[in-house]
Amino acid sequence: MIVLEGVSKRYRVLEPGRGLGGFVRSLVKPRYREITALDNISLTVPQGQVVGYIGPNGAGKSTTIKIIAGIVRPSAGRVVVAGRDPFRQRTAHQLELGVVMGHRTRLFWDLPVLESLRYHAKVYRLSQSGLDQRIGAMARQFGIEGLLSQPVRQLSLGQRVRCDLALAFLHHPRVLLLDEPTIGLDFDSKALLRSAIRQVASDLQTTVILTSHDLDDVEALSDRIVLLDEGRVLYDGTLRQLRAQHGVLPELRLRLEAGADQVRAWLEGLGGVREVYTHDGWVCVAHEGGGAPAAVLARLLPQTPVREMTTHEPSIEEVLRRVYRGAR
Ligand SMILES: Nc1ncnc2c1ncn2[C@@H]1O[C@H](COP(=O)(O)OP(=O)(O)OP(=O)(O)O)[C@@H](O)[C@H]1O
Repeated sequence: MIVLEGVSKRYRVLEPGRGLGGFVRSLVKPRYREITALDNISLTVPQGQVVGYIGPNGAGKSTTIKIIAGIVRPSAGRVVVAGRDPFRQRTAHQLELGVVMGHRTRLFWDLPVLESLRYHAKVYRLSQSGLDQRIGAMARQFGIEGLLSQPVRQLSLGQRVRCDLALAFLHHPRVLLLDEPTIGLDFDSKALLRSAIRQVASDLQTTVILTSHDLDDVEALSDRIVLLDEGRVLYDGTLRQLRAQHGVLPELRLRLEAGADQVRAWLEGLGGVREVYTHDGWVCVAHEGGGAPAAVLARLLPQTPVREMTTHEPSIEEVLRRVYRGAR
């Protein structure tokens, strides 16, 4: 479990003087400016939940991650991760933490993957008995059994990231910080990796904080999303609720024999239907999900043949664009 209560972080940065004179003055009499990276953030993440932590550049994501990791001390507020203060009890905290950064590796470049896993096991004080089975189980989960004897420098990016994940999960961390885990991977590798992460996190009941600019990662992995903007929480909840709140609803799109005007009035009266409009010859029925599409079809089919039908789920990008536009 992760608890952040009223957490703020302010950085003090040196104000550079203008020109050579300003530079010299700033050495003699330095002037500082304060940057508020986090402004009164409160979050409670239960054990085993996967949270997509997203926001534009500079929103405060990395600062939060560093605070949870115990690397940075907050300027105000209370932080408890798996029952500990991550900054004050850093050593014990690190033993229960896993970190994966898609663009960096914790594996030894010139050594076989297995050596890195064994070294990691020592650092994390894992018992030697049963270690081979534990490594075998992780290797199976991430499909790296055939790579264990290869030097890391010979691996492709996708293979390397799978090995990094196996390493991060090896000590069964209670909290895993995942930063852009699928960056640079192709479509199939991303899909494989996401499903492996989900499976292992769920088996081990690992709490995962995922920061990613790849919104497909966020959608595929997260139980909950937290949107951050200028150091504040803009939204905290499920993607489904967010879609509904911002009026970006799934649509049923139909080409009908009858004209749209004939059907619009009674479609609009159906439960779960929020809006009916026509676009490019399609009758578009925005609905709240659930049984609404079935109800629409049951109502339509006896009245008029449906020539073509499709569904449109608004992408997470569409939803977020609206949210951030609304906040500014
Ligand atoms: N060590 C630091 N010293 C001074 N300012 C900092 C420091 N670290 C972060 N900041 C500032 O705090 C704010 C939040 O930065 P942070 O790195 O947490 O954002 P982010 O959401 O992770 O951004 P990105 O998506 O670009 O990585 C920014 O204005 C940044 O310039």
